[in-house]
Amino acid sequence: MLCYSGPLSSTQLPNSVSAGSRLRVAYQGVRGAYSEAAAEKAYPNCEAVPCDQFDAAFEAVEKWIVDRAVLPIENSLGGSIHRNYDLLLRHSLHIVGEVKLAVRHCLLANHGVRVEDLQRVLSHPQALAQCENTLTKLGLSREATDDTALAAKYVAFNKLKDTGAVASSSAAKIYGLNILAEDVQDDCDNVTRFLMLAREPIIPGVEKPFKTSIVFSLEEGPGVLFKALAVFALRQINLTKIESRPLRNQPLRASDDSNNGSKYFDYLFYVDFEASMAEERAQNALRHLKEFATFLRVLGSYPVDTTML
Ligand SMILES: O=C(O)C(=O)Cc1ccccc1
Repeated sequence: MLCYSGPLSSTQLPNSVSAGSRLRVAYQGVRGAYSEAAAEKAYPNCEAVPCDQFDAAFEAVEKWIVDRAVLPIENSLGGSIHRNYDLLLRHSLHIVGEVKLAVRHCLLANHGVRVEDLQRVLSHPQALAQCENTLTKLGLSREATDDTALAAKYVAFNKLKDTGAVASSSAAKIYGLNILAEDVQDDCDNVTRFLMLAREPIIPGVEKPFKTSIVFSLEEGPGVLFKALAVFALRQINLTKIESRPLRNQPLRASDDSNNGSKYFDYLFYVDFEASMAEERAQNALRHLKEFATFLRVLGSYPVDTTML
């Protein structure tokens, strides 16, 4: 059995893994991070493997160190986690599922520390943004950490008296912190959607609701995005998400009309739609889209998370 003294980093990944009966699932963060809870919800009884960065979680799957990765992709308050959209494209893993997690932030501090003693608070930027109103009311300055549980760990290990952390109640338990306040997020409907990633795709079915995630790019021109979205509308396929990201390697392209002289940004469009790739209407929609898309990749076709939060 391999033992890790800390989270995996992309430069220190071991090359082999011993066989174990439990599924090994990489997540970004340290113990007590929401991503760990998401990994355990996605794969009950798994061995959740902490990674220091998102890249390391992708690489851990690619190098067979773990079996799956579970990564946050969007949040009901903060929106998309753009870094993970970019990584989905740069790596060749497949989306094999999604899991939604209700996120309930707590304000944590060392025992004996009162709210009035706090000057600043540490947490993941998304968590800080989700607690904006509460933290402003308390007059606390904010500092970002790689994940919420790392903030809790740092406050505990350094026995800080003037610094709190925004993290989960399980992080409080793990690092021996006191919960000063519960549910400090500005909106009680705080849900994060995580993707389950694997080296191989799953075979799409029709026996339960499926969703498909794709990424594509288009020629520049009037109405092209309208035309792209019409391939779904024409077949009564509902879209649940659309996200655009600039194409990094060739961000600017001159207009074909040289008199005009304008330059355009090229974009990638990430779309989630409510259909399985086993359905003919989904296959037809993508065949239609391919006729004019300059690039198209299916990231995965997977069961919708319909569990109650
Ligand atoms: O920092 C964590 O604990 C994470 O897993 C990322 C995150 C941050 C804020 C809300 C949901 C997930």
